[in-house]
Amino acid sequence: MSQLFTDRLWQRVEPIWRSYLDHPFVKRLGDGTLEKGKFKHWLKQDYVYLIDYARLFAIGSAKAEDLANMTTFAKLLHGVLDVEMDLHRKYAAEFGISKKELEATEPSAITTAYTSYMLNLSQRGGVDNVVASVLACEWSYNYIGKSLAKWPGALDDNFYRSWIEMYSSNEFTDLAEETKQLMNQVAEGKPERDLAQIEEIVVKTSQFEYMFWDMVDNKENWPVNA
Ligand SMILES: Cc1ncc(CN)c(N)n1
Repeated sequence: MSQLFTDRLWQRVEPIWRSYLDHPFVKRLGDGTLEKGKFKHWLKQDYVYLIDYARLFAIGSAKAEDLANMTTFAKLLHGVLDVEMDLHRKYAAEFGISKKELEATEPSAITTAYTSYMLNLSQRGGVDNVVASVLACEWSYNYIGKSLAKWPGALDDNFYRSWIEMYSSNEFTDLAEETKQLMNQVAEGKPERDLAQIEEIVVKTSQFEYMFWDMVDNKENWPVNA
């Protein structure tokens, strides 16, 4: 059996993704010692990140060449807006942060750079660019969730237990798997030059993921107050 394109991608991104598990923010989320202020920063930045991330699936649906893929993009869009963002709204309610306040968050420099990169590629390219842009996001959070769920004690008395449970859940795993399947389908029969371009997008978005962890850990917004 020939190698799946996502297996090739995995070999390239695995060292980057492994570094997420060593990141202080992720480690503290796993052992429950993460400072709440840092988590609140993640919650707010991630909420506005996800609003733009959801737009990518709408672009994918509009660019899809057949009804089956149009439906898959629509399902993934629903997954972001109604499954994943529900987690954020629930945690926000515990902190007394309203939905309005979440939505009004000013995106930080890294959030802006990351979403702008994906939106630019997705708007000017075809469906392959859209899937390449969204893949690391969906797949790497599922990888982190499933890794943390195996840590001893991570699901015991941990304030971040719902986070780990959601990102390791069967429901979220299905969304990540559907994104991977879409990637393999879109890559089928493509020349090496196109595959290399897709791979670069997945590597760059994986790097952005690391920068996002750093940004929330340092509670960064923009470098100079204005
Ligand atoms: C920055 C980021 N990357 C990925 C995910 C998972 N969809 C997320 N919520 N936020």
